[in-house]
Amino acid sequence: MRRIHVIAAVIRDAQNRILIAKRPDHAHQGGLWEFPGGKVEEAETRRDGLGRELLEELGIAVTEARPLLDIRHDYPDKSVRLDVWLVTGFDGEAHGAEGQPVRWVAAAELDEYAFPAANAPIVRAAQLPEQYLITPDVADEAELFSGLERARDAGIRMVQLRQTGLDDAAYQALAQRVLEKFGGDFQWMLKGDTSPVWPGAGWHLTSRQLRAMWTRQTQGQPGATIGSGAGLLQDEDSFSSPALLAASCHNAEELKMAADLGADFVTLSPINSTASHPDVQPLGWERVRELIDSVNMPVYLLGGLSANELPEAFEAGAQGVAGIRQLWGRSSSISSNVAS
Ligand SMILES: Nc1nc2c([nH]c(=O)n2[C@@H]2O[C@H](COP(=O)(O)OP(=O)(O)OP(=O)(O)O)[C@@H](O)[C@H]2O)c(=O)[nH]1
Ligand SMILES: [Mg+2]
Repeated sequence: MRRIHVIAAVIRDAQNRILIAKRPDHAHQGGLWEFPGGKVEEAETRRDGLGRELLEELGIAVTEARPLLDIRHDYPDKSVRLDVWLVTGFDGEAHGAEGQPVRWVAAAELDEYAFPAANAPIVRAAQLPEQYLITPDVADEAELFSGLERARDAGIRMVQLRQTGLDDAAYQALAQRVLEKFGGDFQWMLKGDTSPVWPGAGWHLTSRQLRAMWTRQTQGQPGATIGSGAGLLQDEDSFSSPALLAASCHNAEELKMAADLGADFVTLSPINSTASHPDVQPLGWERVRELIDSVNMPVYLLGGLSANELPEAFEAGAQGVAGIRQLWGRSSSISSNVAS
C-alpha cells in the first residue's frame, strides 16, 4: 500500500494550550479528534504543506514552526506517514474554516479526547518538554535540593531522579523526600525495580531492565537467567501502569523493545563522547537520524549535549535533549556518569 504523506500540526498558544479539531463523521477515522493538517501535495515542501493546510482548515498563517515527530502507521485500509510539526507562532484567529469543531485544550487534558490510533505518540510528544534533566550524583541532599530549585527556575519541567550507589530502600526514601518538596514542579521519572507508587510519577527503565521486561512480556519466560537485581521479573504486578514508561536505549534493538512495551518515550545515547565515558563509541548524528526514523516514539538525545544542541536535535527528529551536568547548571561540583 502506498504510504500517504500527511502533515499534522500541534499548535500551541501563549497559554500553553493546544488546538484540536474534530474530523467529519464521513471522513477516514471520522468523528475522532485530530491535529489539524492533511495530505502534502506532490510539488510542495513539508513547510509549505503545513502552511497551506492550516490556512485552509483554520484560517491562520504560520509564522513559527519546527518538526516535532515523524511517525508511520498502517491502518487496515490506509498507510500514513504523519509528519508532525510544532507551531508556536501564527497570524490570525484559529477557527474551523471547514465547519469543523475546534477546541483549545491544556496539554494534560489531551488524554481525555478520542484520537485515531496513530496519534498516541503525538499526544505524548505534545505533552513532553524539550529538556529532560537527569540528576547528577551529589555530595548531599542540600546540593540536590538547591540544584532542583535552580533547574525549576531555569525552566526545566521533567526530571529523572538518579543517584548511583543507593540501594532500593535508600533510593525510595530519597524519592519520597524529593517528591514531597518538588512533586508539583516537575514531571518526575523514577528509577528502581518496580513501578513507582507516587501518583503521576513515571518509571524510567535501564536498558537492562528493558531487555528483561521485554523478554518476560514477549517470550513468556521467567527471565531467571537475566540477573537477580531485576525485581520486575519476579513480580507480575510491578507492571502496574506508571504515569509514563520510559527506557534507556543505545541501539535499534533496544528501541524496538521499548516500542513493543509501549514506552511513552526513550533516551538514546551516547550521541557524543563524554568525559565520563571516553572509550564509548558515540552514535553520531547520521546514525541517530536513522534510529529515530525507525520508531514512532519521542526520543531524547543523551550524551554530551546541552540546550545549545536543541536545533540539531529537532532537525534529527528528536523530542529534545536529555542531560546530567549539561542541564544541571554551573554550581554542581561532583562528576557523574552517563545514565545507564
Ligand atoms: N490531519 C490529521 N490526519 C490524521 C491524524 N491522525 C491520523 O491518523 N490521520 C490520518 O491521516 C490522513 C490525513 O488526512 P486528512 O483527511 O486530514 O487529509 P486532507 O486534509 O488532505 O483531506 P482531504 O482528503 O479531505 O482533502 C487521514 O487518513 C487521517 O485518518 C491527525 O491527527 N491529523
Ligand atoms: Mg485535514
